Amino acid sequence: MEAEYPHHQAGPSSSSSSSSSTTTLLWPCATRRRKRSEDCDDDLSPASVAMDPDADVQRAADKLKAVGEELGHQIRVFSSEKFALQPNKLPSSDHEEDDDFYELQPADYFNLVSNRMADTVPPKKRILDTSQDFYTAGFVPGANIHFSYDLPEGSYTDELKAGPFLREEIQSLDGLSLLLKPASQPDDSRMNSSALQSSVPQPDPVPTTNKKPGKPKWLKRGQHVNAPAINFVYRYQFPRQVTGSGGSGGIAVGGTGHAGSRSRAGASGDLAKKKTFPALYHLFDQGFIQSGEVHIFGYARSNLSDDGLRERIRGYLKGAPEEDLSEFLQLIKYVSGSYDNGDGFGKLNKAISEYEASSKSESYRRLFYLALPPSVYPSVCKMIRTYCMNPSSHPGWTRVIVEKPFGKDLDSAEELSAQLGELFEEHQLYRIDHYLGKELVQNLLVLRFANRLFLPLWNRDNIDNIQIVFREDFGTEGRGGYFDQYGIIRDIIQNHLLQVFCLVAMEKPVSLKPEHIRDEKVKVLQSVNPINIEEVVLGQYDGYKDDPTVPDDSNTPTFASVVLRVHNERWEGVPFILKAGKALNSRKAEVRVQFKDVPGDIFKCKKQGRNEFVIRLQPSEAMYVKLTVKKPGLEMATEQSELDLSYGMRYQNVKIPEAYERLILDTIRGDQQHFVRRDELKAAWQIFTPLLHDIDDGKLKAVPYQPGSRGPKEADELSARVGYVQTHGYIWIPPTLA
Ligand SMILES: NC(=O)C1=CN([C@@H]2O[C@H](COP(=O)(O)OP(=O)(O)OC[C@H]3O[C@@H](n4cnc5c(N)ncnc54)[C@H](OP(=O)(O)O)[C@@H]3O)[C@@H](O)[C@H]2O)C=CC1
Ligand SMILES: O=C1O[C@H](COP(=O)(O)O)[C@@H](O)[C@H](O)[C@H]1O
Repeated sequence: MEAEYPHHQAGPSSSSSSSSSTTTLLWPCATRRRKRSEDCDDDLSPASVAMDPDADVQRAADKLKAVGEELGHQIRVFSSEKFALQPNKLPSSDHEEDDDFYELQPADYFNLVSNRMADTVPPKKRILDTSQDFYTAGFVPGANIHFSYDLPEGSYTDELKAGPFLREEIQSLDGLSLLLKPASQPDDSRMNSSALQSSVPQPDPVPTTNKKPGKPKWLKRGQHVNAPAINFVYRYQFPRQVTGSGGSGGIAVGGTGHAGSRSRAGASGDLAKKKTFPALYHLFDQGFIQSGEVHIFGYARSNLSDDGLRERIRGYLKGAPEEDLSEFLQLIKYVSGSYDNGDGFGKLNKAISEYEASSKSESYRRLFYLALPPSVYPSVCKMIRTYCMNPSSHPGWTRVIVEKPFGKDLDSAEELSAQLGELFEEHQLYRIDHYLGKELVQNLLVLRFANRLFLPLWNRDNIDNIQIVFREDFGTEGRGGYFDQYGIIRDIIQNHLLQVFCLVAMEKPVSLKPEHIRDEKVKVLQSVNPINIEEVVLGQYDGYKDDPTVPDDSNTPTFASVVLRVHNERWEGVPFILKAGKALNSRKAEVRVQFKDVPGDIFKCKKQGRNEFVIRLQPSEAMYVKLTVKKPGLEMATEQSELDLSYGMRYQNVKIPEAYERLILDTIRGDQQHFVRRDELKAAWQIFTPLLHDIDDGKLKAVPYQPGSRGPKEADELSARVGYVQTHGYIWIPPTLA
């Protein structure tokens, strides 16, 4: 969008809780953007700036100096000064700023001087891709969004005056409404306000959804540069409803987050309290879940009051503003009952129905999240089907999220699928794998198929081996009883790592439709050869069996390295090493694509290591390419360095959402792309079931390893045997600003 509409910028959005500040931001074309906030004691409002810009610049400089000293590094703001000399000139779209300083953006500056956390003030956004809708562009429903763009003087045709300008697909968003007429005065002191007043087209005060936008013909690449400009600002309200309009949603979460009387301290309701409720809170906080539109019901056997559950959840939302938190907690009710008889589910249905009736909504949407042990899925699903479905008298839907593990092997998974399949259609079932909600996992398809760079390289001709690695630096910690029945292959490899494998190895889908993507995943899974047990290493950390819930003779692996081989034209001969372990020396998950050696290597770079493309899924999300470069200096020597895209550096101020947040939102929107389809699940179990049965039968033994180590040395030996060359003397250090 920048190239085509270079000054078209969207201002920050505000959630419901901060709607009082919605009149404050005006971001015109120039780099001089100002923000006034009710809770900021430094008045940086356009008005005050306009009155004495020099004093303001000085004041800002003083502030920056102080902040720079506090942070311990130099900070430079690319201020409007160089443009202020040429009042009506704008930076060209291909303008490149030098990057040897951290560019402190006005939003950062505001955060710093107002002592607010970076993520409490949403960053400004420049929409680069106008085919995106607001959700994709990352805006918050309910937000007021300020658009600004510049018109060259003398170009105010009738067509332009017929604004407001907004792309048709954006205007067609349900409920999008124009709030205000354009800014009555410019927020940039360089502008002549009377000229602006007279030339601003008056927008239609009614919602603009049916209006054809006038597309300014002069807005072509390059034409804007150096054009005298007048700034136009429109404010729109982004619709709050998450799906459709006029509906109400109920989200029922199984599991209480209750440690109570259970003997496995810390294990009970683990997922609900640590992930599900916090994810719901974050969705609420960002405006995706609204009071009056969504209600949340906790359901489990434990005897709890509404307040009892709320207090428990509160403990996992430390740091949330009290006002927001109280409002969120009031959305939650608790219903107690068993998982296999109708009394409890009848009560749950009554509670949901009462809420729906009181909301007077046109459509009812019921989402059930089974944060429960898989053993109770069939009975719970049956109860939901019998007692809790969305009444047919109302439009809407019923959807069910089921957690992994989906079965223990091929047969049990198929049995579970058949049981659930009798109760729900595939489109109602959301088999969640939270790795599919991680930012860098979601990036894999974009990376592979939107970059010409990778297309010719991504195959057996260039790639020697690929590792997909998960490491945790803690053990099973109170989940030993659960874990011992499953082991690391069922807990991590068969689902999380295999999903990542699919995205790395699959062919290009026909389109981004969920079914097209999932079709390709199934195909690549079906192309995996049977696992060769010579290419498997299992480990168990010393001390694992000290957990009283773990049998003394357990052979359950807490570590495994498994080589997958794909029998197709692209990957024949390339080993995919899937490795996962608990109680290791670090916590990280990554994909490591190692390229082949350079043929006819005149620099002898082989000694220093191969090219590797590493996608760090977590923590410190990043992508980096290990390269051999000339060592700077007089000598012709080479060394390993890297091209590094570290998200913390590149996307400062962008809060990466939690996987569960995204996936719950996807479910509400009905998008199954990041969920596991039944045939995908079957193909995944087909790969691992023979190996799992061998382990269960004791034919393969787990070798002991020290907690805090890299895992069994046999795993490194296996990697080396299948072709991985470890780079010695090189370590990637996530960059920091300091
Ligand atoms: N915890 C995690 O990090 C992750 C968990 N998962 C999956 O999410 C689901 C829930 O996990 P988690 O929260 O750890 O599970 P828990 O063992 O903590 O159980 C959740 C709730 O289920 C009820 N419950 C526990 N045991 C039984 C039982 N034997 N029979 C009937 N009800 C029982 C308890 O509520 P009450 O007694 O009040 O009825 C408990 O609060 C599981 O499928 C798990 O595999 C997936 C990814 C990560
Ligand atoms: O599904 C699971 O995932 C977690 C690890 O999740 P992450 O998002 O922190 O990487 C793991 O600890 C747990 O054993 C497993 O069940």
